[in-house]
Amino acid sequence: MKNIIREGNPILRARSSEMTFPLSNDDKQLAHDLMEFLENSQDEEIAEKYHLRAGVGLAAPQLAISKRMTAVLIPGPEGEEPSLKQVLINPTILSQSVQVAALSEGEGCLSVDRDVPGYVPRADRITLRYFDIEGVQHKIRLKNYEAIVVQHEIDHLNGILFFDHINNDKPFAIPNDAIMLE
Ligand SMILES: O=CN(O)C[C@@H](CC1CCCC1)C(=O)N1NCCC[C@H]1C(=O)Nc1ccccn1
Ligand code: NI
Repeated sequence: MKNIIREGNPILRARSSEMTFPLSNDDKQLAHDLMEFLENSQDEEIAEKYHLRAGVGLAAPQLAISKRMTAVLIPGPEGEEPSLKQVLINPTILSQSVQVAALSEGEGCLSVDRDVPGYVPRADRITLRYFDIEGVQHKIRLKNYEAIVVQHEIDHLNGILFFDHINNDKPFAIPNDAIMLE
């Protein structure tokens, strides 16, 4: 199982480097490793065996690789296809809503071994551009939980951690028209 680095490691605070195409075999392996980790972490037996915390996203810097690649695996309803399963390379948010959303439970991070209470305000909707492992460019619109997850991952590529967005004086302060997501 890949080793996830924890806060305190300076790699988590670095801006990671753009990737170039065609991807090297190592970079293609990295894409598979990121997605494989998420799949394993969401498999109860494997997660139990390897003591994995289930995750819906993982960014290359969390494996100490400072490259602009992240995998997201957001489960769909029980027994259905995932609602989002994608390796995002050189992801860019082209535009985002003024409308703010936040997870009502706050956020955590597989690289942060502590609870940091507070709301993490993010855009409720984003237009995302990314490249897939073949180098094909995609533009997709995401909203609500999917948008939150992808923003959390892109933050990792820019050395930002979720608690950087929490208001230190008033951690549960949030715009009154913010959408609170369960
Ligand atoms: O950068 C990426 N990370 O740090 C992994 C994070 C990414 C999410 C945190 C908030 C938005 C994206 C992650 O997934 N978690 N954070 C810590 C422990 C819980 C776990 C989680 O939410 N798990 C989950 C949720 C639904 C279904 C299955 N598993
Ligand atoms: Ni994280």
